[in-house]
Amino acid sequence: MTTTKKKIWNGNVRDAALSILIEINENQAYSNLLLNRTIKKYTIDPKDRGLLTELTYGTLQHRLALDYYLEPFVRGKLDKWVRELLRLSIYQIVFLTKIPPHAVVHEAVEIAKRRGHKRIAPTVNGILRSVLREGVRSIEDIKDDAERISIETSHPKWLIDRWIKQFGKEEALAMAHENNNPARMTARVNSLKSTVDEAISALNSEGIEATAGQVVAESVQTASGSLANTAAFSNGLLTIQDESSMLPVLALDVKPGMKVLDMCAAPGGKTTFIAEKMNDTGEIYAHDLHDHKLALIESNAERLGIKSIQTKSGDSRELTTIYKPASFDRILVDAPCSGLGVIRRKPEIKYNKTEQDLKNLSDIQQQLLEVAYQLIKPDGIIVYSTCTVEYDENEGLVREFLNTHSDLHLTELDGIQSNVPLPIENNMLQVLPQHFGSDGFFVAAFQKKHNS
Ligand SMILES: C[S@@+](CC[C@H](N)C(=O)[O-])C[C@H]1O[C@@H](n2cnc3c(N)ncnc32)[C@H](O)[C@@H]1O
Repeated sequence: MTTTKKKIWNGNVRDAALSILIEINENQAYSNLLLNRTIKKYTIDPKDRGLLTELTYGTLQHRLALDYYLEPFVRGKLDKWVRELLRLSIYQIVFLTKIPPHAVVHEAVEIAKRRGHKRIAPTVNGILRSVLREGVRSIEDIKDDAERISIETSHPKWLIDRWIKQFGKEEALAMAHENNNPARMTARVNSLKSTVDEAISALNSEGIEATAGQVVAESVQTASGSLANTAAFSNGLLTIQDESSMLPVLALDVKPGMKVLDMCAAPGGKTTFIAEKMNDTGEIYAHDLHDHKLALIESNAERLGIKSIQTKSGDSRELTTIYKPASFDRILVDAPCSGLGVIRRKPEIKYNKTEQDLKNLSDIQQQLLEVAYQLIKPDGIIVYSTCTVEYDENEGLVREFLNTHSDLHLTELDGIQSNVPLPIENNMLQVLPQHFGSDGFFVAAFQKKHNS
């Protein structure tokens, strides 16, 4: 990812949304990070913040549908930024009924005048006025199911084809639609400092409405307001985390005093939960490839008042050179993955990933698991998790690993106690975003036979 040096905020919400969208498309910026950074850097007020978020995410989430609407009105080639401005404008015209369409056109023309040479503004004006006059074409007219779902939900067709094959047409459609909904705001309560009820009271006293989470006993959820700006957060009562992301740690079933390895740990969302579950006792080794990311784990641990975590950088595929075989009671492999379960938070993922990327990832995932296999004690538990919904990175990979490691079996995921029934089949948990509005996640727990 590159970081922009350009000034994004000039007091105009649409202009800022356009700058962010251009950064995402042209420089592979991450939407959530860039948006949050912009809001923080320029202390954008809550009203503008809401609209900026809506415009940026909406335009990005619906890109393919917006292009489908736009195409009949375009003659010749458009500069990338002009296309992005037209997408942003058509998003407001088609999806945001509260904004008067003529105001949208006026704003777009003003932005075009400020940003482009003098022929651009009339082009933008002409296209948008034609859209208003003639209306946009119907997606219902697309005959092919996969192609229609692809345009309707703005997911590339190769991905929809894969999901239809894997989950069936209805689930693929439901998942693609859910990916265009805003993510729920949830957090994990730090049991070292607070109970869930105390954390809810603390948030209420700061004007944030919070309730217990739906899935995990340690979680809370909120409807609005920024948790990161609360005293409850800075005092270490909370970690902002999706409920699905808490499940791998429950599956790990840690006990106080254990020796635990987290092989892909940064930014430490799961490592710190492990420490909380172990009452900050025992030894927890948190590794990550990227040195600079270790600071995130360390600052999270400090904020939460956790002392039992030691961080180390380096490629975890080489950990057998540091640790002796069979040295850990528990190992978490929260593997690098395609991230197709978190499209709601990072919509650009669906446009940037290719089928080849998925193949490359399963190699590294296997190699990480192989190291965990060497380092786990007999009867110890290895949890493998990803935030994706791809068979090849999840169930397919687990089955292949079991086939080549006959002394391993899958445990029953008994550690996961949930308030709602979970989609566990054959001891593997595959949460899809539409199940309970959380991230898509996969969890499986391996155990090595004692005599191996
Ligand atoms: C899914 S994220 C981990 C999220 C983390 N467990 C949490 O809950 O906060 C995957 C992490 O794996 C790290 N990673 C990628 N390849 C790695 C490797 N070969 N060895 C160690 N870490 C690696 C990435 O830097 C990234 O931080």
